Amino acid sequence: MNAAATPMIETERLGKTWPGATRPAVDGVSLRVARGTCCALIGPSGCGKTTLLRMLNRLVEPDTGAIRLDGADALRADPVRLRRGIGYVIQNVGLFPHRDVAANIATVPRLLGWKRARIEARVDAVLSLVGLDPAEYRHRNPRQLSGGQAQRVGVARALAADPPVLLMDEPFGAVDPLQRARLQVELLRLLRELGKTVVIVTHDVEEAVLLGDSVAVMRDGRLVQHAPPAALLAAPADDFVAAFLGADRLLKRLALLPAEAAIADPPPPPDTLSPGTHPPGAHPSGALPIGASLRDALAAMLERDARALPLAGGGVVTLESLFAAARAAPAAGPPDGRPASATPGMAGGAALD
Ligand SMILES: Nc1ncnc2c1ncn2[C@@H]1O[C@H](COP(=O)(O)OP(=O)(O)OP(=O)(O)O)[C@@H](O)[C@H]1O
Repeated sequence: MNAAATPMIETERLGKTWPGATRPAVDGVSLRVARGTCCALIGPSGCGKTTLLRMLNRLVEPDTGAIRLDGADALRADPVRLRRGIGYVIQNVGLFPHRDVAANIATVPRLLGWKRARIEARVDAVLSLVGLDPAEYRHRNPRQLSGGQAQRVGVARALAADPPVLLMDEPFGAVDPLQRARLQVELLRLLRELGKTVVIVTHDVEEAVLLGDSVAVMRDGRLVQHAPPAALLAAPADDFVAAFLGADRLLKRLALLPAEAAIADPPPPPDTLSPGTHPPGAHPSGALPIGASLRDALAAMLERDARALPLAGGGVVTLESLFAAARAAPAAGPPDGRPASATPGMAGGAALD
């Protein structure tokens, strides 16, 4: 198996039963996360998401099974050294309150024995990466940060030693919805740029399908489905997964598919194209702009009371073609959720279909 094909993270029948518990918190989970991709772990409260995540950096020791990171046996590694090579971001950040932002971010580089100048340059670089001006924030105390800023510092700290793997446990759980949406979009951009391999625990299906190249659904300690988001939303493995994804799962899926995925063939007759009134910012011809999703197309149809819409890039989407694309069964993807396209899991999930 060549290096590119080796999953960055791989668990094999991983299990953990907490002392005194009657059943395992994690029960025989085999999960593969491809290099440079993001796997979102979802499932009901208590299903074992955090326990599984914390076994990956050995904050929790498994009872059974194997963990391989970049092909190497993680259970034979020294756990402290292992953790220095894995970024970890948790809800409520866990910043050291008595250290300023710079000292918090410098934690792992210091432990790794980096020289002072290298650490200072790195602190500034990662602060800039997460959108905080180093001059303004470097010497702030964690108490002088908003929830969203503190969360950004938490991400900067996790990135400080440039680890290839990042584990995130509900990183935006304590942030207000507006900040949360901004942080999600920024994080998505950052992760793509840096090519990190990420496992993110969330209870929010929308967040999982936005951030994940693949989504792993857990129930009672077991992994019940692991698939690219558009595939998961189109074809949940069973009634439990379908119920967990929500009755609006096909609507959620529309946001992942580019409008081009539903070009009507043959195109409808021109007289069915009713340009209607154009919402502010719409393409002057009334066509849907390039990069729009099928959800945007549906919104524009509702807004304009139209059953068909031209696309700026050519072609026409009709209500019928949109419905068909929303329900179309995706081609079976590889089990590790590796996206088929060269651009891993860009928000336009068509690349995954
Ligand atoms: N340190 C611990 N000691 C004993 N039991 C634990 C411990 N941590 C978790 N558990 C138990 O293991 C099971 C799985 O918990 P875990 O936190 O992994 O679930 P989760 O899916 O992350 O839940 P949530 O979404 O509520 O955070 C639960 O029954 C929980 O009570």
